Amino acid sequence: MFIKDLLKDKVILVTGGRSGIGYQIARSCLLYGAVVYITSRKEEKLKAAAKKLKELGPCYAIAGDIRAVEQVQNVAEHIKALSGRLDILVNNAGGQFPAPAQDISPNGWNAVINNNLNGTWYMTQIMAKEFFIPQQSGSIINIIANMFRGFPGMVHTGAARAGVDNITKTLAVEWSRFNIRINAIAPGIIQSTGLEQYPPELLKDVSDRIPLKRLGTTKEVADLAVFLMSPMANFITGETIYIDGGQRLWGDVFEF
Ligand SMILES: CCCCC/C=C/C(=O)SCCNC(=O)CCNC(=O)[C@H](O)C(C)(C)COP(=O)(O)OP(=O)(O)OC[C@H]1O[C@@H](n2cnc3c(N)ncnc32)[C@H](O)[C@@H]1OP(=O)(O)O
Ligand SMILES: NC(=O)C1=CN([C@@H]2O[C@H](COP(=O)(O)OP(=O)(O)OC[C@H]3O[C@@H](n4cnc5c(N)ncnc54)[C@H](OP(=O)(O)O)[C@@H]3O)[C@@H](O)[C@H]2O)C=CC1
Repeated sequence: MFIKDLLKDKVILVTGGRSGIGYQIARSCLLYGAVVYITSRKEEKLKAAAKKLKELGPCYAIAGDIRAVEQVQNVAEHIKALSGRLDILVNNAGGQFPAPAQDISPNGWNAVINNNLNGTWYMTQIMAKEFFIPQQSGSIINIIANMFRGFPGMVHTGAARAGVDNITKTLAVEWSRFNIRINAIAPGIIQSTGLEQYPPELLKDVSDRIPLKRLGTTKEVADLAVFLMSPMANFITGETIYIDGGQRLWGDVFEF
């Protein structure tokens, strides 16, 4: 797709890199020559993913919860000790659960906000302070979700992802002085491990509700991430790109 050495020797951290979209992004980064770190909570599964990815290039696993500041700091310290720098951060870790807004408990609301907004923020601020600002260069890619017309059926994640969308715009301006670019990718429905969290009845006939009449692939999301982190996108910052087969413009995401 792109030239072979597009990301040669770039040091890249992919959160949630053990599965689904994050795994595919990590895989693509390795194929284009990068050194890749992956992080997530479930250590055994994370290590197994890193072992497989190592067949393609240098890949390291550091377990951690993006919601815990001290664990995020620990990830930064490991990268510093091993590579001495970080060039690109992909904030991919996240998740939520479908529920009618009136039924979401305070704890459920906080769990989703913590995961998708606060966790992304801790990662972003810590990696910027430890690496990107001192280096005077860096690129951040936030994986959010299609909340173009709100997110009926998942109000908590809609609110959290809209927060990250705004962080993306704000920091693109505020941190331009440090030569940091920051962009977001908003996937529609992607055929990925993440969908296993959803009841099959919710996903029934879902392709019919997407103008392009199919789900996206993790490879398509990874290709977009590689483009945004590469020199081809050097003049793009503060942008959110939807990759959703046109779904943001038409119909309902799912029955709710
Ligand atoms: C048509 C489909 C469109 C799809 C578009 C988007 C797709 C994707 O994003 S795919 C990626 C999906 N992957 C995930 O969602 C995985 C990660 N998700 C989670 O881990 C959970 O959803 C989480 C974020 C809530 C996990 O947080 P955690 O702190 O581990 O949660 P707890 O188990 O401690 O529960 C806290 C709180 O939340 C309530 N809760 C959790 N799950 C559900 C649920 N399925 N339904 C209702 N409520 C849930 C839980 O009950 C707790 O609240 P209290 O009971 O009041 O204590
Ligand atoms: N698939 C889809 O259709 C869509 C996905 N998205 C978003 O894209 C991202 C990737 O989704 P997908 O690959 O499908 O889903 P997965 O559930 O496969 O991936 C989520 C990853 O995030 C990690 N993770 C979750 N919470 C935390 C945490 N607190 N700290 C560290 N790691 C965490 C998980 O690992 P572990 O359990 O080991 O922590 C897992 O590797 C998510 O943010 C998702 O919400 C958005 C729109 C659509």
